[in-house]
Amino acid sequence: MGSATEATKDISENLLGDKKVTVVFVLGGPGSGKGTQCANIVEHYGFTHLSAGDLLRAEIKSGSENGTMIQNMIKEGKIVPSEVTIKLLQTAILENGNDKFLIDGFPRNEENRAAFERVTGIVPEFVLFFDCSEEEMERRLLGRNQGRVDDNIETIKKRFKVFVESSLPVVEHYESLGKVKRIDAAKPIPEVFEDIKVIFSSLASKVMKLVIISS
Ligand SMILES: Nc1ncnc2c1ncn2[C@@H]1O[C@H](COP(=O)(O)OP(=O)(O)O)[C@@H](O)[C@H]1O
Ligand SMILES: Nc1ccn([C@@H]2O[C@H](COP(=O)(O)OP(=O)(O)O)[C@@H](O)[C@H]2O)c(=O)n1
Ligand SMILES: [Mg+2]
Repeated sequence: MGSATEATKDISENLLGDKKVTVVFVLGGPGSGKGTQCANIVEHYGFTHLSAGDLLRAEIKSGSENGTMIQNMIKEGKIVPSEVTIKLLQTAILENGNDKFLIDGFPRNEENRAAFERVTGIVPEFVLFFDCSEEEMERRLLGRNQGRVDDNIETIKKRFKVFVESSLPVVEHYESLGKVKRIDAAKPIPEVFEDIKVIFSSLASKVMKLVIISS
């Protein structure tokens, strides 16, 4: 086991080996614009975008043994067991040469959050939270047109319920740690990105590496 330095003393043993990463969690309701703005952040600030939903959809397509279970959960707007999603995120982080990641749509409940911290030892630099009304999110989801099985009004209502009951408490947890940067996501796309730029530009000027202790 490596020795903890001043900068790493609160990072526990983890399954990432000695890879050092900076992680920003991107959270917000379905349709709040997370994926759209992550693409902008990648382009301007050199992060790699990992969307938990995209990873789960790719897992379905790959013909994995978990595919049917994941598909059913997404169709119902339910949250897939943490071990499945964390494994996908962990593999994506390890396979990527970058050390800066936007993790979009994760953690979506308390179990996601606690298990990820326990398994990877990663503590987010901050949480970018997209604040948007359900009315606006519903409008966007119904117009998204990506052929998703969950962008129908019945599943959307279930996803909103899960968001309020399971995902908002995660945001509140990070709020209590002073880690949430809240964005008014109801504005037009370029204006939302202007607000995001202020946050990432100040981040870029800080030393912000997380050092992971290897065993
Ligand atoms: N600020 C915005 N104003 C209007 N439409 C938006 C905005 N941001 C994203 N959209 C559109 O809304 C839909 C959902 O956006 P997306 O980025 O997929 O959200 P999320 O990943 O949070 O579900 C997409 O069709 C996208 O083009
Ligand atoms: N951490 C996560 C993220 C997504 N998911 C599943 O994937 C679905 C789509 O997630 P997404 O992040 O692509 O959805 P949007 O918020 O981008 O619309 C969710 O409704 C869940 O069913 C999950 O189970 N666990
Ligand atoms: Mg998305």
